[in-house]
Order: sequence, then structure tokens, then C-alpha cells
Amino acid sequence: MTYSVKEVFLTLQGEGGQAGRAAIFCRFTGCNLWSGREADRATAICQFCDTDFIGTDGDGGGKFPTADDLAAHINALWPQSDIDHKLVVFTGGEPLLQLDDTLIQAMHQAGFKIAVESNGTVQAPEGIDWLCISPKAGGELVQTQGTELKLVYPQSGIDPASLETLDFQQFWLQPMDGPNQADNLQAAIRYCLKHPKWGLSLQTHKLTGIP
Ligand SMILES: C[S@@+](CC[C@H](N)C(=O)[O-])C[C@H]1O[C@@H](n2cnc3c(N)ncnc32)[C@H](O)[C@@H]1O
Ligand SMILES: Nc1nc2[nH]cc(C(=O)O)c2c(=O)[nH]1
Ligand code: SF4
Ligand SMILES: [Mg+2]
Repeated sequence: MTYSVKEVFLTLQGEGGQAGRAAIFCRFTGCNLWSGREADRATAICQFCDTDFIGTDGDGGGKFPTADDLAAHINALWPQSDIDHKLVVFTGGEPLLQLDDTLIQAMHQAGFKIAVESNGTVQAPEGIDWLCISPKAGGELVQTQGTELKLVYPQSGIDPASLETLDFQQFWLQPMDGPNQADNLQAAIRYCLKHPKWGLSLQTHKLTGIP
């Protein structure tokens, strides 16, 4: 299958339990909860998205006819001096609309651990090494198991307590970025102090000014 990719870049994972680790980010085009057009935001299922995932015109983006083509493109951006810590993060958009067994196999063949950032509305294939699920109010949660659950907070319609019994190793609250970012940060801190199952996930790439 042909993969549509907005951008591919080397950066440090900014969020969640792997924050600070070098990784190749592969951002797939398209999402099932928003068209990506500002005109549609107010009527979208997910209205707070901080990401441009339209088209294939970003740095390192494009259309890749085969999994081996995309794997080679990702591999070429990894520092040549390292073979032991190869990490790719598939994100988007919604990566599980495109990530398939063939691409998972190709990335493992190239020596990568595979992390995924998903909204949880699509069942994940086998073989993902680090699965981050970030539920969205209004999006049906079908993937209820994974490595970390990262809830953008606050979201009207989702109480963190309603997610606590799901099968994840780590639980994070990530303050919603946008006009109320400062208040959202304080609310997330207060929640974590009262409910220690939850940790605070800051979007550290925004603090440091890296992609
Ligand atoms: C752009 S999404 C792409 C992956 C997938 N569609 C998802 O929603 O998980 C990447 C991460 O950014 C988070 N995110 C998106 N908009 C945000 C915002 N305004 N503030 C904080 N986190 C946000 C998402 O919840 C998700 O964890
Ligand atoms: N540095 C960095 N870390 C991230 N973690 C999740 C991101 C995403 O957009 O999925 C992201 C991103 O866009 N940049
Ligand atoms: S589900 Fe993820 S990519 Fe889609 S609009 Fe929401 S935050 Fe953005
Ligand atoms: Mg991002």
C-alpha cells in the first residue's frame, strides 16, 4: 500500500514516559476525528488539535509506495553512529489508519523499536513496542490496552477516573494547549497531586523550541 506522510524528522520525544529520548517522528497524513481544516474545527469530533497533518508537503514528507521505501527513508535520518537505540514514533494525524503489519515488520527489520501515538479509535496491530493512547471525548475508545494512557486535560466529557481501570502501565495528564493553557496546567497539577496514579506530561518540545 502507499503511505501518505506529512513529515519525517529527528527530534526528542517531548511527551509521556519516553520524554527526552531521541526518535524519528513519522507523521502520517489524515485523521478520522478532524479534517485538519480550520473551517471544520468547530464541528469536528476532536477540536483542540495542535497539529498540521494535511498533505505530504512537510520536511521529509511524501508518498511512499512500499513499506521498505518508508523504512529506508526513516532509517536514513537516524544517526549513523548508533545501532542500539533506534526509535521511531508513528503519529499523525491518526497513524493507525495507515500503520500495518508490513511496515511494522520493515521497521523491526531495520532495527527500530516502534512507538505509536494514537487516539484509540482504531484497534492497534500486533508488534508495537510502545503504544500511547490518548482518548478523545466523542471518539469511541476501542483500543483499551497499551503502554501509556495520555489524556489531554481537561476535556469536557472525560473524567480521568473513568479511564483508571484500563490496562495501561502509565497514566499521564497532558494540559490542553491553547488559549487556556495556563489554567489547564494548574488544573492538571492539582489533579495529579490529589490522584497519584496520574503523572504530569508536559509538551517539553514546545518549552525547548524543538520540533
Ligand atoms: C497530534 S496527536 C496525533 C496522534 C493521535 N491522533 C492522537 O490524538 O493521539 C499527538 C498527541 O498530541 C496530543 N495533543 C493534540 N492537541 C493537543 C493540545 N492542544 N494540547 C495538548 N496535547 C495535544 C494528542 O492528544 C496526542 O497525544
Ligand atoms: N518532540 C515532539 N514530541 C512529540 N510527542 C508527540 C508528538 C506528536 O505530535 O504526536 C510530538 C511532536 O510533535 N514533537
Ligand atoms: S485525534 Fe489526534 S490528530 Fe486527530 S485531530 Fe485529534 S489530536 Fe489531532
Ligand atoms: Mg505534536
